[in-house]
Amino acid sequence: MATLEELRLQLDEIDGQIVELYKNRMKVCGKVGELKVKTGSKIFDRQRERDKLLDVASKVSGDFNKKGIQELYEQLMSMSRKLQYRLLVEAGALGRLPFIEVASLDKQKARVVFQGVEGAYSQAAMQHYFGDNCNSFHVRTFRDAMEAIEEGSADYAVLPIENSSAGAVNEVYDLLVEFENYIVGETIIPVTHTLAGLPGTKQEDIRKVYSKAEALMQTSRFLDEHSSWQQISVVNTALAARKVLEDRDKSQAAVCSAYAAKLHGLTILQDNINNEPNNSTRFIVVSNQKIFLKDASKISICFEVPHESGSLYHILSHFIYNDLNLSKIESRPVEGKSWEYRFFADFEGNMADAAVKNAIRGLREEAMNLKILGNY
Ligand SMILES: O=C(O)C(=O)C[C@]1(C(=O)O)C=C[C@@H](O)C=C1
Repeated sequence: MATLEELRLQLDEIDGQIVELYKNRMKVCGKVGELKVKTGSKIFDRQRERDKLLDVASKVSGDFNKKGIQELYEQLMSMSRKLQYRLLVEAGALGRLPFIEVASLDKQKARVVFQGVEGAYSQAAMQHYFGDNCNSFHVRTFRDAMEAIEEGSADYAVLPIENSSAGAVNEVYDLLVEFENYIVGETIIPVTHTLAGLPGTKQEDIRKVYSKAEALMQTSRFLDEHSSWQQISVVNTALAARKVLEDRDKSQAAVCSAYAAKLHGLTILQDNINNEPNNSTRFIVVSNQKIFLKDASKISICFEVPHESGSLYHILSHFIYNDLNLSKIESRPVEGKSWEYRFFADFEGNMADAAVKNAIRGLREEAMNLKILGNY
């Protein structure tokens, strides 16, 4: 029987041949790429790749080897596509992405919409981004805010997209797909809930607590210590504060921000009742203009992938290969298609970067319904 050293020598020789074959294959793929650049043909040929996978599988026997050779070829063809996308960038054939670079946003003159009522966390986020005295109005729903942007009654909308403890705001993700609006900025604000009631209220008086469902969840540990309190969810935390003020009933309290409590003349009965001491929410600034700031450093996109094994893996390889740091990925069901998903990804970069253009070119060919949601 051969020794380990002898077997390894055999492997080294085979690997030397594989490396030479790989180099030759890539050289030919490069020539195919040059031809495609010249003729303006698509890099990704899904049918040719399917045929190739069937062909190589037919040349080996046994399920294990059929699967193995197919995996190997998926990788090989993915590498040759990436080489070809790079050739496209070098040939300047990527063109410009349909977004216009701007030096800054005109925050002073902007008219801004937020969802909720006076005192909402969205208002705090808006003031944090646009300044305390910005020209603003509020609407009842996230959809209303998106519509105000789309039809131009507001220049920007400020919408919550993600909370550090409760996760994504799904409706806002879905609206970003539905509307032709784009993310141009973001801001993160701490979300510190308080228990607030009418002046003179004692905690022993309380029977009912009003707040937005997410805020009740984010303060569940404190509220669970008072199991006799009935928890009632309303549209948002500022509305809860307003209700307590209007009902003039000391058996009611609201879970809301200190700002909303003050605005509605309530007294804080217990400060910072969050489960998570560092609870914060990320808000996006949305516009109907396809613009991006010169120093933008984050890109949000969404796409769908064919409902077959390995497709997400191949899509994500465009980030890895182009050295782009993927900071977040979310998925949402695609309407009308059970168990199929749309992916939302955030990655670091600016649309003027070659690596970003290269990755987007690959994604556009290989994923379905790619939408660039913004660079900010
Ligand atoms: O045949 C082509 O068009 C190629 O570019 C080569 C190749 C491959 O590596 O085999 C690469 C990309 C295409 O999606 C299909 C096949």
